[in-house]
Amino acid sequence: MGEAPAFFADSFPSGVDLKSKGQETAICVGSKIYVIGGADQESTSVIEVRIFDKSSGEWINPTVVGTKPKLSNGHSAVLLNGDRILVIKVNSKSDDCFWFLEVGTPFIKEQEKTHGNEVVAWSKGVLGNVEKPIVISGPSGVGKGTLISKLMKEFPSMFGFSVSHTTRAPREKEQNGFHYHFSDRSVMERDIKDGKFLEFASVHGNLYGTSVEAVEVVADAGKRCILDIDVQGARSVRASSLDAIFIFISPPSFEELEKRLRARATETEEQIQKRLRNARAELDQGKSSGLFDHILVNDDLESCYENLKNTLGLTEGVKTAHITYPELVDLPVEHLVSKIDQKIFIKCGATEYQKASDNMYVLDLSLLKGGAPGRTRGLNLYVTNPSTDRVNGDNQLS
Ligand SMILES: Nc1ncnc2c1ncn2[C@@H]1O[C@H](COP(=O)(O)OP(=O)(O)OP(=O)(O)O)[C@@H](O)[C@H]1O
Ligand SMILES: Nc1nc2c(ncn2[C@@H]2O[C@H](COP(=O)(O)O)[C@@H](O)[C@H]2O)c(=O)[nH]1
Repeated sequence: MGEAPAFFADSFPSGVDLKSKGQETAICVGSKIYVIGGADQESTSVIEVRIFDKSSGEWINPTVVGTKPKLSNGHSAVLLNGDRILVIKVNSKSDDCFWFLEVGTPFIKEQEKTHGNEVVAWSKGVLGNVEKPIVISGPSGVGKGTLISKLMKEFPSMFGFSVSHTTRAPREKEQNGFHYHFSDRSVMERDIKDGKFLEFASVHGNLYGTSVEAVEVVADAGKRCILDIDVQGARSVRASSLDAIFIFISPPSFEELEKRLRARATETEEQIQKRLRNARAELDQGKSSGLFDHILVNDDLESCYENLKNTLGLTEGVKTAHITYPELVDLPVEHLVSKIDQKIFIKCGATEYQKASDNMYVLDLSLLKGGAPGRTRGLNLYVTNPSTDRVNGDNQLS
């Protein structure tokens, strides 16, 4: 569906037949045609992707990374920047309506090197100007967890914690799924190989990692994600598509760090020694690598917490700054999609339901952030009526 760039009849190679009524769309990117929605098995319940290579005249089954969107009654597809395709599902909830199929982003190029095969990656679009995720690092015992707990307690609807996986044993009061996902090393290693992790590292002799899902769950809840990870993990996240803010927490002195670690009484003497050895390296890297946007000294807890809030722009009275979006994007199968600059105009057509109004959805992509292997954030959606509303000068549909 949609007037936006499927390919033209005269460039449509023989043998590429699409299912009608928006069930399948085709988008031409260079010498490749991405057919979205079709599947070999008729019984499939997710949107599949296949690629027709115009130069060889052959079909390619790409490696598909990320959660695939569930099939709907139809969809439109629009090419953005030549490297990702926006897929708009008809009659869907707004948290399931907009999907991005990445076909040539840096993430895809990196994945293709690993897989040695054509790769495409799905990334779900999340409405709202959710602020950048926050990565908090610092040596063991410095007080990262304490500061994060205070933040989550004061701003429960604003922040969500990325629950990491670890192979270390749970401490007495730790709950599986809340503090960590406690995992077998073999399972975690397999999942890392399968691309399920945004980052991972060997820390103090155990494996720790942030799964893509851990971050997605928070984004889906419309919350700002907080990651408590070590410096190696922070470096990996910096290199990923997760556009985050990086904060390093430093102790007032090494002696105070040791005192806190011992007072916490959660580690054996041997483990404490290991954590303290690693702390020296982490402190060097944290302070000098330029990796971190902010370095906060956790001397007095309350002062450090105030500094953290200031760093995050949390002044008095900022508790919930949520814009609400329509729960359902009731897009009929017959609709028209156009792209002008960074805006996508979705005209609903003249179905029985739409006759009374001439409403149009406008999806503003100018603040787009993130992408595969996580969510694509920063989508703004609003409804307008071109016959009664003035639609911002240049962006008027002709
Ligand atoms: N500013 C502070 N002054 C004194 N004690 C503190 C301060 N901040 C945190 N603590 C205490 O220090 C101990 C370690 O804090 P916490 O567990 O939050 O550290 P962490 O950085 O999350 O450690 P890890 O990386 O091992 O998870 C806790 O007992 C906590 O109560
Ligand atoms: N690279 C990652 N580091 C992580 C992750 N989750 C936690 N951590 C770091 O591990 C140490 C030790 O934590 P502890 O709970 O055993 O005391 C600490 O520095 C955490 O920041 C992760 O997913 N990735």
